[in-house]
Amino acid sequence: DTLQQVPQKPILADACPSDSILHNGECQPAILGAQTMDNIRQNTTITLEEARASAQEHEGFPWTFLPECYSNEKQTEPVCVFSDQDFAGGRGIFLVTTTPLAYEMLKKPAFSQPEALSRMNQHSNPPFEEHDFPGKGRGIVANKTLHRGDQIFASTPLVISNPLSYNLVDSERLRLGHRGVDTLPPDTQKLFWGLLDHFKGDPVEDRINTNAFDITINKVQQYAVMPEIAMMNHDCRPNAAYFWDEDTLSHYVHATQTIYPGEEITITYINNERKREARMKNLKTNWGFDCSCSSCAAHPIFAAESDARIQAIENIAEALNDWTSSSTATPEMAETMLSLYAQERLEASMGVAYKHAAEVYSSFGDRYTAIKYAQLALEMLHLDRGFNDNDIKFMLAMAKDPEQSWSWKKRVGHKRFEDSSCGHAH
Ligand SMILES: C[S@@+](CC[C@H](N)C(=O)[O-])C[C@H]1O[C@@H](n2cnc3c(N)ncnc32)[C@H](O)[C@@H]1O
Repeated sequence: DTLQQVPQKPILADACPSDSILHNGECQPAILGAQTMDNIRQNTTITLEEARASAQEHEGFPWTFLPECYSNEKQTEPVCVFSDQDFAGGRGIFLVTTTPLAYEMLKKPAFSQPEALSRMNQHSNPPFEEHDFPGKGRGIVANKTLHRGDQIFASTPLVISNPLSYNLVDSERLRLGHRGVDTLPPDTQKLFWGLLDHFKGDPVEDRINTNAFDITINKVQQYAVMPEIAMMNHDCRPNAAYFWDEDTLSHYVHATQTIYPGEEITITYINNERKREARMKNLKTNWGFDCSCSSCAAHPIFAAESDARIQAIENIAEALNDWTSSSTATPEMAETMLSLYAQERLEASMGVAYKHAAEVYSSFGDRYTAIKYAQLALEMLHLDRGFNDNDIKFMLAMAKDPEQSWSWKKRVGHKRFEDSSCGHAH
């Protein structure tokens, strides 16, 4: 209730003339009529129904409601809540962001070609069921065998929020969040309110903080909440991986290994090629929970063995990344690295190890082993990084023709050491 009494600050004031809107840093013809723009300028907080009516008055206006915005000395570019109830076949979405970025998002196929989302949000016959796990809350469990590469979800976010909103005063930022949730279609609001509120603060912001994933749109980091992936718990040795696709504004989750019925399907919230203490600290600091996954909970002796393998992976990576003439890198090192990844149950992150292997074999002129590992890298990097990753493009080229790769025969003639352990001399 108190939130609704917060007066709205002037927005877009002096930014552009009344018949235009700030877009891409420039004043462009307003899709809004001058009268509506005046309403915003005059500091009026209008009801949702008024905001809907105002939006409908303007043919072709892309949002279901007239956006509500706030700015201040610290955040001169207004941050607004933009909502589209028709997004993704009626699931709806709201964006808490600046006008230029919101209009950049509108240009993406997700908004401009609704058929681009025909494969998304199809959850009628899921390969999993929800289950309660003591100490972790809800999670999802496979109800059929999933194979590496099988899709588990492809979901659109309910909200995409720009970190710039933290420049607003708390009451205004929170008001935008609440307004956004109120603009979602009723069934989607239920999905939002069903999310976990781990920190017990403001109910909207808390649900966003507990469940949001970092994503990037036009190189700008944002937070996005997908209610399906939000049911997945963290595991330092997960059996599934996710990626964000900017074109469809969608989050994909795939199995990265065979998952049998009854097994929990997990993802990682962090970089897992770190030692246990660092992983646990990251989860506590950034996600606010004490990790109880099997590798966090392992006996100290086993945890120390695991940490030693992580250290060995790090040492080998350093040696393989050395492209100088004094490099000690050998294909055997890459084989040991692959074995360490498998032993650590880091299948979900194995793409990077396969890439190392492809490169080192290429550097010694071994065409077919380079191709073999480039193909393996491609599959795993796709599942973990999505469609547009640079390493993927590089591995595609390598799989086609290693001889054209920059690494081809780079190390031919280098001394090949017998010792294939993590033997990088410091
Ligand atoms: C995105 S939600 C995951 C679904 C959540 N369990 C639920 O009931 O809605 C993230 C929250 O789940 C819990 N969680 C996830 N993975 C965990 C783990 N490995 N150990 C302990 N708690 C975990 C934490 O409370 C965390 O804040």
